[in-house]
Order: sequence, then C-alpha cells, then structure tokens
Amino acid sequence: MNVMAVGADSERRTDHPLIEFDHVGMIYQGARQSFVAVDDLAVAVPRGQFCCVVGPSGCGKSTLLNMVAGLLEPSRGTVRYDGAPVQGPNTRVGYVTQKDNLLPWRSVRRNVGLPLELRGVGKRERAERVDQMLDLVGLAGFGDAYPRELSGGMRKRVTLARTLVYEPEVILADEPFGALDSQLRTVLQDQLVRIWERTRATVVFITHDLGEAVALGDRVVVMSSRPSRVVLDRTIDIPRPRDVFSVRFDPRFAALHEELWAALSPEIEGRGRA
Ligand SMILES: Nc1ncnc2c1ncn2[C@@H]1O[C@H](COP(=O)(O)OP(=O)(O)OP(=O)(O)O)[C@@H](O)[C@H]1O
Repeated sequence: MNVMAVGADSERRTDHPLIEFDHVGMIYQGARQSFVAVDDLAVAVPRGQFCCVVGPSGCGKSTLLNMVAGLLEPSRGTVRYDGAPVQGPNTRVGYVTQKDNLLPWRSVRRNVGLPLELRGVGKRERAERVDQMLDLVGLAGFGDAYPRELSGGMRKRVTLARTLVYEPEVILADEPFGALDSQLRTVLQDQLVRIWERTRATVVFITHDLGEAVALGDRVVVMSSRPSRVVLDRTIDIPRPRDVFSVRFDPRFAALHEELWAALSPEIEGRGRA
C-alpha cells in the first residue's frame, strides 16, 4: 500500500499549518461533461484547531476531506499534511465518513476496537478503552450487537467511537451528527468538545448546521456553491471551555449565527444571490 511518507522530524515541526490546501482545484467528469467542483481553494488549518466547514449541498466539502485522507488527488494545486504533499492514504488521520463503513461480520465492540487491534494495543486495555468509548456515545450494552441490528444513528455513533478510541492527531468528520435527533446530537456535541478540549486534536468538521458550527468551532469556513470557493472565514471568539448546552445563550452566538447565515444563504440554490 502506498502509505504517506511522514518522517519523525516532521512530527516536531510546528512552523507550518498541519493541513494546507494550496490553491486546490477539483474537476470531476460528469455524465456528459467535466465540471469544476472546487475552484482555487486556499485554506490552512493550524495544529490543534477545531475548524468547521459549512456550504451548500454538493459544493465539494467531502471532496476536501477525501483529499486530506489521501483518497483523492486534486486536479490542481497541492494538499499538504504536516508540510508534505499528501500522496496516497494518510494514516495519520481518523476519518468519520458520511456513510458508515462498519464491518458487518464484527460486533460493535470489535468494530470499535479495530484501530487499537491494528496498533497492537493489548486485549485488556483495548476492552477498557472500547467500553469507555461505547459509554461516551451512549451505546453501553450494545457491544455484542452487530451493525445490521442497529439504527442509522447508532451506526453513526459506532463510527464516531471507532475514530475517537485511538485519539488520532487529526479527526476529519463528515456530518457525523447529521442523522441524530436533536437531544442526542447535543449530548454527543458536548462529549466531542470535552474529548477535544482534553486531546486538542486538529479537527475538520463538516456540518450543515450553523448552530453546531458556532458551538463547536474555533473557526467556521463558509463555502460557496459550485465551483466552490471560500465566501467567509470567521474566527469564533467564544471563550473555552465551552458548554454546548448554554453557549446558545451567549450574545455572541446569535451575532455569529446571523453573520454566517448572511454569507451562506445567497449560496443556497433557490434563494438567488443578493
Ligand atoms: N467521483 C465523482 N465523480 C463525479 N462527480 C463527483 C464525484 N464525487 C463527487 N462528485 C460531485 O462533486 C460535487 C461535490 O461533491 P461532494 O460530495 O464533495 O459535495 P459535498 O459538499 O460534500 O455535498 P453534501 O453536502 O451534499 O454531502 C457534487 O456535485 C458531486 O455530485
């Protein structure tokens, strides 16, 4: 397998962004003709940042995550990870994809434990960490169930647990809470923020929910409709530690939400541009 070459020295370098889209473009071949999905995107995500990305459906958000994960090569420009161009699967990132890709023949416990198994973590520690994670995502008691026995939202939570369990340095999350009801969503947002405040992983988090982006992020990048570019790049200056339950009552929350909506709404099909 073509595994990304990132040397030990680069682990210590902190003078460059951990993730960098350097004038990246993506052209896809459609049924009849090719089209530009992403146009000249220049965004850098520093180490330890919680960066949320919002944008209209189909603007290329998943495409960007796939590039960081090394599953897709840009048509133009370069995607750099820790200073080096991404070439092939990037094993340093944990990816919560939009579709869950759980292994149907493994129980929930053995799905969540898989990344630890691959890293040679012993059975006992593995069991402890998996149980702790299942508890965090509200699935204690479902460890012996199989993916086919779970609802869509539960499968999504198993996928999240499988990524968080090994504490990767980067978490790429593609609408991880999209399928959940609003109460559970808030609980999981809260868990994620707590885990993040402890580990300070770098997070690129895609969501359609502006409130979620403001509640969770250090920064929100708003993308345009296709061919996509950045229409707003906003620092979220609400202090941490944040409580996702009460952050919505912070006066800055409403102002930021409004500013993001003003940038995003003209990009949504059917609303027309101002
Ligand atoms: N492999 C592919 N071949 C052709 N077109 C593709 C391919 N993958 C994605 N596209 C198209 O590129 C555009 C961007 O897709 P992408 O999934 O990145 O968007 P997105 O912003 O994540 O969408 P959503 O918010 O709906 O999940 C879409 O129009 C999609 O149909």
